Amino acid sequence: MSEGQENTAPVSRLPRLLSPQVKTGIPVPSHSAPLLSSNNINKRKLPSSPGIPVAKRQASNPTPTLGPSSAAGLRQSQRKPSGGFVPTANRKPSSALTAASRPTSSLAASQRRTASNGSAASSTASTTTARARAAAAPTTARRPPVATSTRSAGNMGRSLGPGRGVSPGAASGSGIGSGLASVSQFKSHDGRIQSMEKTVNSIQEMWEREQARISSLQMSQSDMQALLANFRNADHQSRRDLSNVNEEMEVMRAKYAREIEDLERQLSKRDREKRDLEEEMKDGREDLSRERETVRELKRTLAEQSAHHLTLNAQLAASQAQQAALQAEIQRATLAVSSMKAELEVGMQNARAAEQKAAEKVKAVEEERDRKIAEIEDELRTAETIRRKLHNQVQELKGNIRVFARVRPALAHESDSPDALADITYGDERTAAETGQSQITVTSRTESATGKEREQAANFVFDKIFQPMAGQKEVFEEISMLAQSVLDGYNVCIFAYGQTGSGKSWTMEGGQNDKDMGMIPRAIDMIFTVSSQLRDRGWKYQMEGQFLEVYNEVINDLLGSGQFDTKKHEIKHDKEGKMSVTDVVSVPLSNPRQVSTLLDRARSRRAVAATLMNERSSRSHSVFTLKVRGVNPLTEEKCEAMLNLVDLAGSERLASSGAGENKDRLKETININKSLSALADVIGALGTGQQGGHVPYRNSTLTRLLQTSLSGSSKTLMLCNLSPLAAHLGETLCSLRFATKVNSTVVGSAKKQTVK
Ligand SMILES: Nc1ncnc2c1ncn2[C@@H]1O[C@H](COP(=O)(O)OP(=O)(O)OP(=O)(O)O)[C@@H](O)[C@H]1O
Repeated sequence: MSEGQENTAPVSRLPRLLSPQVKTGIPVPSHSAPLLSSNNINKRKLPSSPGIPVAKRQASNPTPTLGPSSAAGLRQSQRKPSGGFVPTANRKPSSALTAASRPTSSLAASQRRTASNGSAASSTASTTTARARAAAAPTTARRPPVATSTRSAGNMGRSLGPGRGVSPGAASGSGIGSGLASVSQFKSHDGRIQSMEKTVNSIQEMWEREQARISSLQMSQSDMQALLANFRNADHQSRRDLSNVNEEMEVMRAKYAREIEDLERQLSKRDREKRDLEEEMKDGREDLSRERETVRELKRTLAEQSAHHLTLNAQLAASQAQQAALQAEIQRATLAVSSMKAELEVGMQNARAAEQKAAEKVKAVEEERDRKIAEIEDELRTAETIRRKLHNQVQELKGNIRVFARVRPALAHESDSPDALADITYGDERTAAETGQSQITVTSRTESATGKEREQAANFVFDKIFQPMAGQKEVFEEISMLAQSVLDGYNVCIFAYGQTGSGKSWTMEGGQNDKDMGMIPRAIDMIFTVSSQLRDRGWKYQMEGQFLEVYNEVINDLLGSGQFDTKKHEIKHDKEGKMSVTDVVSVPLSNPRQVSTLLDRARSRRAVAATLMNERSSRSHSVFTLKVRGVNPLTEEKCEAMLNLVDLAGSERLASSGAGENKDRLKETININKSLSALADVIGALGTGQQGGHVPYRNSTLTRLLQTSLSGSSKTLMLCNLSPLAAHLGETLCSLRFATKVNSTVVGSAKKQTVK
């Protein structure tokens, strides 16, 4: 078998080497078979000799009947056998016995090394020894007793120990004695011989046992040597196997290292996956907790709903019980109702009869009421007509041109010095209320040529004089009846006259808040209010407004959208004598709020014009016209009238106008004066009272524009605005004189403007 083959199967080869088929001539004891069984070899344990423990025991524990002296005697008798009682066969192996005694000691050492493994073999060795003893025993028993010589007996006796041999003193005494003594001595020797024989026999047995043991040990030694060789081979093979195993282990280690790396990589990958999974699990847990929260919420809601459901069920049950009770009640009530119905039917018949009577009565009462209402309405209409007539008569009595004077308060920056204010006094108010005439006195002081101060007081009487503290409301109360006349169908013209800064614009337009509202917005407010009241009496009104400016004798539309002074507006009169201005914007008015929008628009256009042509608001006349058209289907009355609210240009004289060399200013002032003197001429002509006489309306644009309102059929009010300042005293006196002239004019009676 080659070495390579041995390497491939090192372990499986061991039992074959020790198997019985490879005997090398060394007898293998039958009891060695169990020791060298393949199982023991495979476990790679050192095989133990079965004979060694027995031999050790026998070597260390010789037969107790033999002491050292008997052993010596035995060796002596073996060298010189006597008497022939020792079998030849037993003598032959003496040398072998000596030789066998040597390995016994060497074996004892090996047996001590393998003593631990000899326990199993000892039983087998005991069996072998017993078998040898059994074989020797019949031989001894069959041998007849042999007489031994005295010498041999003596040798024997010497060879025996002192305890077991015959005392030498006693033997010498018996040879010399008598026959009896000899007989007894003989017997004694015979006994001793027998004893010796027994001893020899036992020694022989022992020897045989020793022989068997030696042969057994020899066989064991051979076995051991073979085993040793086998072990060496096995060891060699094991070393080769070990190196192969080491190589395999290296390969395995490398392989496992790679696998470990792979596993570590997989592990890190798994770690990442694990982390991802943990993240997902965390998210999932959060989702789950949210879901759980939702579920808890739903459960809570469900519980609440269940409780609510239970409550509702309880309420339902209660309601059902109540319903049942009510149904019973209804049944009872139905019965009661049916009986009541019968009663009611009777009652109804009675009631119908009574109702019929009552209806007849009501009808009679209603007819009576309608008749009375009609009578009252007739009376009311008559009264209204009378009121209008009376109102008109009052206006006529007051004069169709009436004049009010108004002194504005001194402004904050004007009243610093007491000398700044003019000396203006007013008549008694109570007397004024009684007489309907108010007086104003303006005292002027002038120096005479001699240097004397001359005081001159000028008294003026007008329909009404408003002192500086009079507010807008108080002024309007006096003119509201005039404004109302518009709805009655009378043309009305209210114009503010006075020098620049005397308060004309303030009086006509006023301030922004309600308290300071001027005559224009107040008049319109009132007209709308009264028109809505007259609606109950059948009157329906339509109103529209226009706002014009006369500057340097040219008409501008303050509500227009084009540029100022570019459009030419002409005053035209139709066949019926109605006046109109061409190409001007006339805004339909349905509520008073529209008027403030309209005034704002006019103001802004004037402001734009002012930036283009310097301050001109005081250098132009502004005319707001409200056209009112009314119809009363009940009375079949119709009316159409105009309210003109005029803010005249500053009336100051040329000298005090500050025009100087300024040609534009000069032209403005000339035009203003021209228009104002034309106005005075018109009023003067109207005041002559000449029916059909010439009235110079055409002398100025202003008088042509106001022609309708200034005619005898109109009601006219002039508000003469006055400055309280001493510096303006001259202009104040001029304005008062002009106002007095107008006030003294009697312009016929106003005519109601009816429409066919
Ligand atoms: N009754 C009044 N109460 C308080 N302030 C007034 C009154 N009348 C006029 N004023 C103030 O006096 C100043 C001049 O008034 P306003 O502009 O009305 O004069 P005007 O005659 O219209 O001047 P112009 O001809 O330049 O337009 C304004 O600041 C105005 O607010």
